[in-house]
Amino acid sequence: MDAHTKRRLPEAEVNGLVHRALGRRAVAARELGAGTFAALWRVRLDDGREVVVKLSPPADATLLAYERDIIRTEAMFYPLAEGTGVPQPRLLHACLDGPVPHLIMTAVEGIPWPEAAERLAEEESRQLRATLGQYVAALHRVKGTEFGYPHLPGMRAATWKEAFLTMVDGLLADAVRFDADLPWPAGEIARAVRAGAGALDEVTEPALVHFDLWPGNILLDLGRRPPRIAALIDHERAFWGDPLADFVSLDVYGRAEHDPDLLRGYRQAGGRLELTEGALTRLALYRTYLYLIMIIEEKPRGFDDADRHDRVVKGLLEQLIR
Ligand SMILES: Nc1ncnc2c1ncn2[C@@H]1O[C@H](COP(=O)(O)OP(=O)(O)OP(=O)(O)O)[C@@H](O)[C@H]1O
Repeated sequence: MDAHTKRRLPEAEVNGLVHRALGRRAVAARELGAGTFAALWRVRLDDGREVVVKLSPPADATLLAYERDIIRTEAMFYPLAEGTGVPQPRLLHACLDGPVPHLIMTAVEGIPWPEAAERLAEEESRQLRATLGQYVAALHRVKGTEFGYPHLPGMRAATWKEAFLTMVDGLLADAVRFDADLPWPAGEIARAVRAGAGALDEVTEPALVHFDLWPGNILLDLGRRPPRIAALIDHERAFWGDPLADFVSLDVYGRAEHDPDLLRGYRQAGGRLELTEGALTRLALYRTYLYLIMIIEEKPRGFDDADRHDRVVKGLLEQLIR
């Protein structure tokens, strides 16, 4: 699956970026196949280190509004998470301006959780879920001063309700622009979201929300027993908002807020989650938001329907806003 948003850059140019940034020559480089948005390269340096280069989409790529300059949020996330104890790649270099904005980070020795899942004993999976819960709670302790997307002044606000509604409206405008195949007209979705928006006022402090913590973005180290989480990666979709929103991305098709192991770790590390009526409404709003992204990004990325869980996502969205 090769998205239109992936920048095509010859190997020699990727190696040139690395050399200019780190002063080392590349002895081997290969593009990583995974990832559906950014182009990533794994590069071995002449001092033996391995790094990953993440390239922003080309300047003329067709993007959703919130994806513009999104590399800035990923660059911002690394230092914010640094003091939390959450494992992540080390950011070695961030070039946010110029013709090829990119990040260079350490390569993590680990495999994405879905590829590792079959090799885990049930008790190991449960312990890893609890540890993940602890890490998520640690991220949520990082607080901001405004709500919304760090990289987009137009999608930030002093209240969570205002920021979230602006984020939703941005997506719905994208849907109209790309003629996305929504299950309901955009105006009706906007009305349904506003009908539940009162619950957003319960959120008064902007927390760091990763919002892309599906298992593919969690790398596991199976080289030791018990296995451990080697890194959380792919921080670009983060925003300042309601910690509850991360429970949506943790299990896109399920209900992470009912996962006893995840919750045990989350609460042990000081995270608070109570499924009050307001919390359930907020979860439905965040699920709606995530499903909208999944439906609307299809066209600009150049995927065809069969590639993704289009119909499933539409069905889920319909259930939420019916
Ligand atoms: N620092 C790293 N070390 C090792 N592997 C990495 C690293 N960063 C990324 N990868 C690999 O590259 C893949 C894609 O990276 P990433 O998730 O950042 O890209 P993306 O295009 O933003 O993804 P998505 O499709 O989730 O938006 C990861 O699933 C992982 O396998």
